[in-house]
Amino acid sequence: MMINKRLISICDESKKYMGLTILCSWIGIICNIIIVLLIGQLINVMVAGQTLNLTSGSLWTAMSDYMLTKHVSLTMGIIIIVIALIVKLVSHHLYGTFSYKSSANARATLRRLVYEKLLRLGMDYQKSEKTSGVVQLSIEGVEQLEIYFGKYIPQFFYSLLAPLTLFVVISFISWQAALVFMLCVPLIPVSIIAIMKVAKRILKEYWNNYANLGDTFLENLQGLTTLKVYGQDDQKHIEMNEEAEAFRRITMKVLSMQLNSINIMDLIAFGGSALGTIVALYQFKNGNLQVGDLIVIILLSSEFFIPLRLLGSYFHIAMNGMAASDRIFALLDTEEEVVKSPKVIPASDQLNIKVENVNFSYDGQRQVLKDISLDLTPGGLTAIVGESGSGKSTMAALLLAQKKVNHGQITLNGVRLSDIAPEELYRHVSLVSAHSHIFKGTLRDNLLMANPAATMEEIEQALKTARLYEFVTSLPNGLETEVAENGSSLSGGQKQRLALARVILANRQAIIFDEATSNIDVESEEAIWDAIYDLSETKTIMVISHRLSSVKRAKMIHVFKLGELVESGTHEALMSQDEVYAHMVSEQQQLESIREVR
Ligand SMILES: Nc1ncnc2c1ncn2[C@@H]1O[C@H](COP(=O)(O)OP(=O)(O)OP(=O)(O)O)[C@@H](O)[C@H]1O
Repeated sequence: MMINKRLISICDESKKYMGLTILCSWIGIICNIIIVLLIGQLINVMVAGQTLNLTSGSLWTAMSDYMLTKHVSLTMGIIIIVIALIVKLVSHHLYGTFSYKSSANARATLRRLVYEKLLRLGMDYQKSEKTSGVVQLSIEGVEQLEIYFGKYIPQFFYSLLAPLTLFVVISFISWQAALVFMLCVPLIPVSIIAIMKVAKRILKEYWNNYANLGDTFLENLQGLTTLKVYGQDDQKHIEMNEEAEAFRRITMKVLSMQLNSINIMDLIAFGGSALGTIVALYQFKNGNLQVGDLIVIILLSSEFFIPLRLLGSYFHIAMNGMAASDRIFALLDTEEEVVKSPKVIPASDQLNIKVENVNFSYDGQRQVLKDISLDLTPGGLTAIVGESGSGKSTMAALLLAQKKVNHGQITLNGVRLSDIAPEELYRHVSLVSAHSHIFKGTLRDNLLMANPAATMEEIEQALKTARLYEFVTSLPNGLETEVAENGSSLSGGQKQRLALARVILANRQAIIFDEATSNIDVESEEAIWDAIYDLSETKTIMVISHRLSSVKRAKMIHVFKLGELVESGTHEALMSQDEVYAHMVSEQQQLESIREVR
């Protein structure tokens, strides 16, 4: 029950610490038993009439002569009690240490596994989880499992071990009372299982409500400006209040379920303890039990039930842990697309990319790309243009192996893309998109991530090519200037030029620019286009752009329409053809002249 073998076997290191945690708890109860037995025996001998003989000498000798059992004197008894108390204290302290180590180990192992899996999956992780889900899983989910490893599992085994140990000890005093205790113990797990059945349903509802509330909150927060602009914030406020109220209700339900379950377990624990004590009292009344033994049974009776009772109060943690582990395993089990016998791209000054009769569909039904064939070579720019939704970004995704072609093939210097491992591909091909990520850190950090060994000259050259050199040198801290998360302290144009400088430093043979100049200032846009044309002299460059005027100088323009490659040629050739491209150009010119008049 609530023990996931796979989970435990994954966190192998934790096993050792869990074992030690259980051992510490068990040593603690052994110490308790020893102390209680000695006190019980002292009461027995006192009731039997043994007194301290202080007349013959010192208190120490009197105590040493006062025999609790055949071999144990009062002095020895006190020393044993003190030692037992110290051992108990030490084991309690060690319990905390081992419990922490076990959970810290589990946390580190699980986070590492999730992280490594995400790296191997690359873009494919979205098959099994949304980005927010992955974040939630690797932080909250793993934390749930931390408690599962550090507290629940050790408690689970300890709550089996403790009643067995006590049963053995008490059966030497009164097997009847021991038997009654032992028979009552399983009632707690039985009640836990019964409660769990109800709890599962309530907890599922609780997590759904929790996730929905979180999603709504995040969405409304991110879209707050839009909501304000359209005057929808009040309506959303009301909707969120309703969701929050639903969440409050289900939370109260969970809390009352937990309280009720604790009450039921208390009833069983105290009831069982009382029942065993009644049996012992009855034996005492009949003269079959000494008063000291009766006290031993009364004092130890609660210990019988406390571990299981505590386990019961951990069960909701275990349930959350189980739910989290299911999701972690779903992620870990996601199939990876491994390249079986990876090939390397033959070294050459040029990288020639060939796209041959490529078809692609996201859902297996609607063809997004149909029979596309094109060549990408250095010595000038290759551009892909087309209406929105015509499949341009999908083409880029296929070239970067983020998606697999359904039919046809893509080759790099003659090697099929499907035979190239991702690391090998990214050593040759890079991407600059409209949303290039700039990380928190210094400008230098962001640049060096592309090439940690880059020299100062190379960095300066890259900045100059990206038309960013003047800006960086004008900053008081230059390259050491701190950038906020996602480059939010930079303008859109500066961010894109930084991304461009980074890709130049990376010095890949091919670069794909996917709308790299959209939504940025004219100055940055021109600077980036100049840099792209410069790069295209020696590198294989493909650009996707809405701005047709920017691709005029391209050596080859491919025009996409509804997933098909409908025209190819230079700007002049396509203009004289006077078809799709020429119409797009004139439409764009009209739009731009209207904007200018306004
Ligand atoms: N992840 C996806 N799942 C399903 N369909 C998708 C997905 N991404 C894109 N599509 C669909 O594929 C088609 C081509 O999209 P794509 O993004 O390649 O077009 P695009 O030419 O780059 O458009 P835009 O210029 O607006 O960026 C569109 O019809 C789009 O709805």
